[in-house]
Amino acid sequence: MAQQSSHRPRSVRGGKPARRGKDHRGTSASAGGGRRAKSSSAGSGRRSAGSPASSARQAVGRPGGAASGAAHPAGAASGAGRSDGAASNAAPSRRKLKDSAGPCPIMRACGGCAWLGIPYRKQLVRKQEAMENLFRPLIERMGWDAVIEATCGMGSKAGDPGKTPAPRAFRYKAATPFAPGPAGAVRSGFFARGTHTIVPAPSCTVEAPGARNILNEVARAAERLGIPAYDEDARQGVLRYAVLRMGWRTDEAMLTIVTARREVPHIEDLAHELSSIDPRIVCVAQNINGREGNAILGRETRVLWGAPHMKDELLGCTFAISPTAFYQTNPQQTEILYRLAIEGMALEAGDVLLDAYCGSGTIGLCAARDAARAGKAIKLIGVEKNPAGIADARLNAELNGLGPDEASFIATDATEFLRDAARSGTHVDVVALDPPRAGSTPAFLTAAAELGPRRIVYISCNPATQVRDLEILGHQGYRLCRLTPVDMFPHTEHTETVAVLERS
Ligand SMILES: C[S@@+](CC[C@H](N)C(=O)[O-])C[C@H]1O[C@@H](n2cnc3c(N)ncnc32)[C@H](O)[C@@H]1O
Repeated sequence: MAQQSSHRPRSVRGGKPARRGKDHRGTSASAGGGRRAKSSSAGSGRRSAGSPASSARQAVGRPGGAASGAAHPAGAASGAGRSDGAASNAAPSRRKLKDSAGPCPIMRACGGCAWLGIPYRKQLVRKQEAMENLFRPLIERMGWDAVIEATCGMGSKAGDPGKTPAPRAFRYKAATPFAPGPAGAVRSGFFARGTHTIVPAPSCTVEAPGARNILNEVARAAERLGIPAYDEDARQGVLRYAVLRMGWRTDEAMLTIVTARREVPHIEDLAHELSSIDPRIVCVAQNINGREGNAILGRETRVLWGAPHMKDELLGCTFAISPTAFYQTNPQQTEILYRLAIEGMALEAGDVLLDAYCGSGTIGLCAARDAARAGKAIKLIGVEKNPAGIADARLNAELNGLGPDEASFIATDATEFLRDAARSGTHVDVVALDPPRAGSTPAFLTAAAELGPRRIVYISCNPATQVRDLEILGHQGYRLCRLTPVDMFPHTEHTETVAVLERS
């Protein structure tokens, strides 16, 4: 079992989770840093956008997430309070939506942290029970001798005795929707659940320190320049969302504004103003999304100011992240998740590791670097359908000292790649997969088993689809040895899992 990460985020994000007020990815459990000089490098690259997500909950936790009517962190585009003092701002709904007490003043209206009022120790126990209820029947049906480990929470595990401080400030990706107010005002905040009504949020206790303020400042800059917010109901206006990603072990941040059309008045001035909000910002990008619906990101992205990506670090590796590539939201827990996956791979010198649904290449590259450090160099193949993720993954291999013979990345559909690999008899020792919430496909799983890897490590953000996929692998000659839940999204019902399977 992996230990809780001993690394601590730098400066303001360190040690005990910060005492501030209150994200996503997974499944339903029930089924400041320091200041630095701004980068002066310019970039103007284009990137393809992330894919739409099915719900607002995916918006922030998953790339290309959705927003509308969403709850926040776990949920949607989050946002901020109004930027000016107009009295009519959200006036009718605000009073109704406001919570009067509790760990977060907008907890009920926002709805992103539905479990915020439950002691963290109890949250972990609930998640553990949900995972037992979900996986135990399959384990018994298949006759597997598998262990369900204790859920790895932030700072403690399910069942640990004593008090467990409630996690705060763990979310390093945040977003806001915008909506028009009176007299050119631009509102920001979270969409109240199921509506396009903005709940103003001056701060958010689960987000990285300073994140919410940066998002609120985007609204202020738009007001100063007279750039109108987008009205989701009337389908008019320009500025729809802003998405912020902050580095955990770096003092870098990346701000992406999402606009309903490409042409935006005063866009250069806006980019300049946004780059000045916080010295950590190294990239300001524009994504264009004119489509109806609650997907935050559209297909076209261009860098307006700064570098084409920001950097962060995980498990001693450096990662470049571009505006629409997938990168995990809760970095502290990501290290635990990845460590568990790497342990489950049990790599040997010379192994071929296939990292499917690899995003920016992070899991495979951490594993390859880890193996190389232990004197067991491996060969890594990564597969991901988002070309922006693959471009990042190739750069990330270079950044971490892995040449093209040691790590190669292919931008394609994972199922197609696996089918071709099985047909051509590609040699693979270990398969790692980390699919989106819908899980993998029967064709992928069958082809993976045909490749005959010694181990399969399945990382899931939706155990309900994972349990279905594990049964398919079970019928293809693999047995589950160990399943470890990881709490990536405290205060929500979501749980991630790492399943380790061996060839029977
Ligand atoms: C949960 S993310 C995991 C990313 C990466 N493993 C990580 O930890 O950062 C799932 C990834 O699968 C990618 N994806 C979704 N459907 C895919 C498909 N059919 N083929 C390949 N990649 C896909 C998404 O673009 C996303 O990057």
